[in-house]
Amino acid sequence: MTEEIARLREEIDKVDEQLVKLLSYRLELSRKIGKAKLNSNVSVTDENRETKVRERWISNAKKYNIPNSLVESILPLIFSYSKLVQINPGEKEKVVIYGYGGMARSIVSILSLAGHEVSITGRDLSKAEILANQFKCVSMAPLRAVDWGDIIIFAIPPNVILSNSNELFSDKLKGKVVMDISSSKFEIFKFLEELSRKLEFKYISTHPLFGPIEYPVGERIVIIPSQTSSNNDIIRIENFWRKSGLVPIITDVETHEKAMAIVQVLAHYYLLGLSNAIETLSLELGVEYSNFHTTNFRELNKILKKVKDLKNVIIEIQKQNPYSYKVRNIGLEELKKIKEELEGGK
Ligand SMILES: O=C(O)C(=O)C[C@]1(C(=O)O)C=C[C@@H](O)C=C1
Repeated sequence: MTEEIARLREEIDKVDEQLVKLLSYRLELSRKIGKAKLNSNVSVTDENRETKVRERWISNAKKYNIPNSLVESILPLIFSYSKLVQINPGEKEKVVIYGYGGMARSIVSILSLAGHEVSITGRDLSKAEILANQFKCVSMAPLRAVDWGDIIIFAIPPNVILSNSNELFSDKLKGKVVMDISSSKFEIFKFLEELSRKLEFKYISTHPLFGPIEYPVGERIVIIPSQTSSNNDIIRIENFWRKSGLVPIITDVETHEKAMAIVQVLAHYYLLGLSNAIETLSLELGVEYSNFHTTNFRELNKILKKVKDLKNVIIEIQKQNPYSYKVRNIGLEELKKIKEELEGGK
């Protein structure tokens, strides 16, 4: 490395620190605006103000020769975090997260930032404790946690819920709100609804429409009411997620499964096929293509990598969704039609 590069990198390090410091200061100002808004009953989002801020950024970008696309990618993120620090959940809930995997982590990050009291539990308490320490919350043994919390979220795979239900669910859940986060509701919904009748807990099914990301601000979460959750429970939980920075979508099991047939089952089926076809074709043609990635292919590759990493979950969704068979048939038919169209019936 030349001396010049080393010196310029030092400069960059200083600039980066200034950027972070300024971001922190901006968030601090936003937090203060949030408090003032709360006192005067003004809502957090002010679209007129956001438009003005955006215009100012764009004109500054022009002045300092920065592409608009940079503003378009940074500013929405700044707004989301700015609004997140203004979030005052009003009623702070006592939430128990059962599980310490990627999705548990994602949910814990946003709930603790929004100011809820969060306790993490699970079979392996040392893992629960590691996650708790990362987000300044606590860990508790399962029975104690369930006793303590008002909202219990099972962030574990549906097959684990189904095969360990005796251990996981007890009459200590009576009167509490219980949520699962499974992607496929076909089997688990009926099972937990039945159990909630027996053990008298309020079951509300959810499906976060995002992967295991930290601080999923502004992402969507599906809410599916059951026969054991009242209108008031649903309003409470809708507010709980909204005020924690997510966008709730209320629906029923049937609609959810149909929508997931398109956005998950069909999309994953093609992506898995594409991933395999790329490897097969690369062997067949004897070409190493990694130096030839186009911009689109690079983006696609990121998605294919995620699909490969989550292959177990994806296969589980294919197995569980009641429309999978139909989806795959239509998927294949459409590929055939395109082939015929391209080859003119040859
Ligand atoms: O100006 C405000 O009212 C703010 O809350 C700050 C801010 C911002 O980050 O610039 C955030 C949210 C609003 O929608 C508009 C602007």
